Amino acid sequence: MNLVHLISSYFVAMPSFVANVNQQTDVLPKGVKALMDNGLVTIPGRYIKPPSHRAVKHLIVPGVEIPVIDMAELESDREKFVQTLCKASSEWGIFQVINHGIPVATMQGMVHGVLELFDLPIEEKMKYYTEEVFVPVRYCTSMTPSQETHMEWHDHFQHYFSNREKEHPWPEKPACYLASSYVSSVKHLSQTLMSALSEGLGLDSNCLAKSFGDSEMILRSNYYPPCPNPDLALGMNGHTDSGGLTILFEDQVGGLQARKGDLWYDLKPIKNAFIVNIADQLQILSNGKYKSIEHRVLVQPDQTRLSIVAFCNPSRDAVIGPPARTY
Ligand SMILES: O=C(O)CCC(=O)C(=O)O
Ligand SMILES: [Fe+2]
Repeated sequence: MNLVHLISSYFVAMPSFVANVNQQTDVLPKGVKALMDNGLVTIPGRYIKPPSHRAVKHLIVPGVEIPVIDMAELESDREKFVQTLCKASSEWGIFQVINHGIPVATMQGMVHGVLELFDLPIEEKMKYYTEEVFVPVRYCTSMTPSQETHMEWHDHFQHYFSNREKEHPWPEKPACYLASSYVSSVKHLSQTLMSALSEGLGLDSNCLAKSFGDSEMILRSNYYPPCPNPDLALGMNGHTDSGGLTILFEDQVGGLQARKGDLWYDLKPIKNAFIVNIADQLQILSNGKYKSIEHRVLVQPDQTRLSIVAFCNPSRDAVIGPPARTY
C-alpha cells in the first residue's frame, strides 16, 4: 500500500470526517473545474472513493473497439444494417456510429460552445446551479452532491426538453453556445436508429417510437478536468442509463469504460463517430433482447475530457413494457 492509498483508507475509515463535509449544506459545491482553477493539488476527501469502488487495473481490457454501425449501409442494404445493429445491441448494448451524416462543423461548433460555457465565470454558472433534473437548464457537479458521500469528478450542464416546450430558454452567455442544430441532428439520428431497432425485433418500424409516446430529451455535457489523484476518484460511477437510447459524442481523451461480467472494457475514442448505448427502458421494451450496458468514466491526471450526451427518452407518462410480439 503506497502513501496515497494509506491516506485515502484513512479518510474512508473516518465516517465522521465525511459526514462533516456533507453537513456543510450551506456551502454549495461549485464544481471540480473551480477547484482545479484554484490550484488544487490533492483531491478533497469527499472525492476519494472507498477502495472497493475504485478502478482495478487487472480487470480493465484496454483499447477496445466496440461494434461499428455504418449508417451508409442503411441505404445500400437495409436488411444487413438492421441485422448488424440488432447483433450489436444484443451482444454489447453499445456501439459506435459512423457516416451518420451530421456535419463535422456542427459537432465542432457544439464542442466549442460547450467549452466556452464551462469557461464562464463561476458566478455566471452558479445562476443555473440546481439538483433538479426536469428543469430547462441545470449546472451541477457530480450527480446530487447534497446526498452523496463520495462525489464524482465532473461538472455538467444539462437541458431538459419536454415535449410541451415551444422554445427552449438557452443560456444567453456565451454567444457561441448554439446547441439547437446539434439537438435536432441528434434527434433525427435517434429516430432513424429506433426505426431499425424496431425492425430488428420483427416489429413495424414505428412500433418503438409509438411506445415512447411524445419522446423527450435530456442533453448533458460532462466536463472532467484533470484529477490530481486519478486512481482514487471516478469521473462517473458505474451505472446504466435509465432512459431509451443514449447518443454520446466525446473528444479524443478517453476514459469511458463498459462492463461485461467482471471486466471493464476501455473504449477507444473514434474521431467524429457517435457512441450509442441502449438504456433501461429500451431493454424492457425489447423484452431483454437489447442490453442496457453498465458504463463508467475514469479521469486523467493531465487532461480535461468532454462528453456531450443526448438521452432520448420515452415520454415521462409512457407506460413501458415489452410489445406482445417479442414475448
Ligand atoms: O462521459 C461519458 O463518456 C459518459 C457519460 C455518461 O455515461 C452519462 O452522462 O450518463
Ligand atoms: Fe451514462
